[in-house]
Amino acid sequence: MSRPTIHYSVIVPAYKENGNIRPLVTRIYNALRQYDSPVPADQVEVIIVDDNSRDGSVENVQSLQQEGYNVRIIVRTTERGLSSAVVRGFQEAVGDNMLCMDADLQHPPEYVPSMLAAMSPSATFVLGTRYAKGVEMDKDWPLYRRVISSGARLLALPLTTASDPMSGFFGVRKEAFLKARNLNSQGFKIALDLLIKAHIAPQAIAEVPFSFGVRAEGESKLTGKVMIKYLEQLAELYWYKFSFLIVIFVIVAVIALIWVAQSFLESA
Ligand SMILES: Nc1nc2c(ncn2[C@@H]2O[C@H](COP(=O)(O)OP(=O)(O)O[C@H]3O[C@H](CO)[C@@H](O)[C@H](O)[C@@H]3O)[C@@H](O)[C@H]2O)c(=O)[nH]1
Repeated sequence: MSRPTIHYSVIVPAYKENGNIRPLVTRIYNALRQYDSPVPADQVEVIIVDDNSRDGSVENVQSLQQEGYNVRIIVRTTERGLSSAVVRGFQEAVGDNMLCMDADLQHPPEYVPSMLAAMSPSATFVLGTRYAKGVEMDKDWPLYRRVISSGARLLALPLTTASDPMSGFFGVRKEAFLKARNLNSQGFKIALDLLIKAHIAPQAIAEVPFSFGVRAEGESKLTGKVMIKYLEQLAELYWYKFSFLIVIFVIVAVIALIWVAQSFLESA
């Protein structure tokens, strides 16, 4: 019998996530095997992109493979970082519908079937959003993380119509991904970068509300350095999107300054 074609790829960036890998993979496939799953489990692959964690993740994935799960692990030894790990996963994906999610179970694996099914030739980007009406954040999510998340979201508002461009739970169709040039491989905000550089139109974004949980095992890698990288990325994206307006604004401001200075000198 021929093997079913893989149409869907789930990419999981992972650094020191061994404790989360087994529950993540088994819960994804359990959800896909439910009778009402809109996506058949045998058309889905899971790709873990690990940055040489050396914590038993490789052996863990091998034992899941022996149990019949379609999961593989890419171990990077010369690169580090969430965004570049996601891009690597997208490049290696077999499926045309590619989903990205965290390893730590904050993105509930039970949403994977509907997130995958939401992508189509007309909806080329699917966004798991925490900012939809009626969605509640997990009450254990710390206040400082809520403040950071809301602040970061506010700063990105002029760039996109997406309600949660900071989300790490998103999917993109391969043809849209391939349109993006010069993706930022630094930092955490790959979804925002893709939305802008792949020129995703507002009507091509399908939003799926979900409730953001708390990390199951291990620690967050979101540091002050990552936040500074985000500000750098924002500056780059503002320039990318609004360079024409920024140049016009600077020219008008300089002309206005010269005019004010001249009027001042004449009246002096
Ligand atoms: N390969 C690799 N994976 C990484 C790296 N850094 C983080 N990851 C993986 O990327 C996922 C998210 O990292 P966390 O450290 O758990 O991030 P977070 O603080 O929970 O932030 C999440 O929520 C934010 C929204 O508040 C999201 O913006 C962010 O993208 C992420 O999803 C996890 O699976 C983690 O192992 C890295 O350098 N390399």
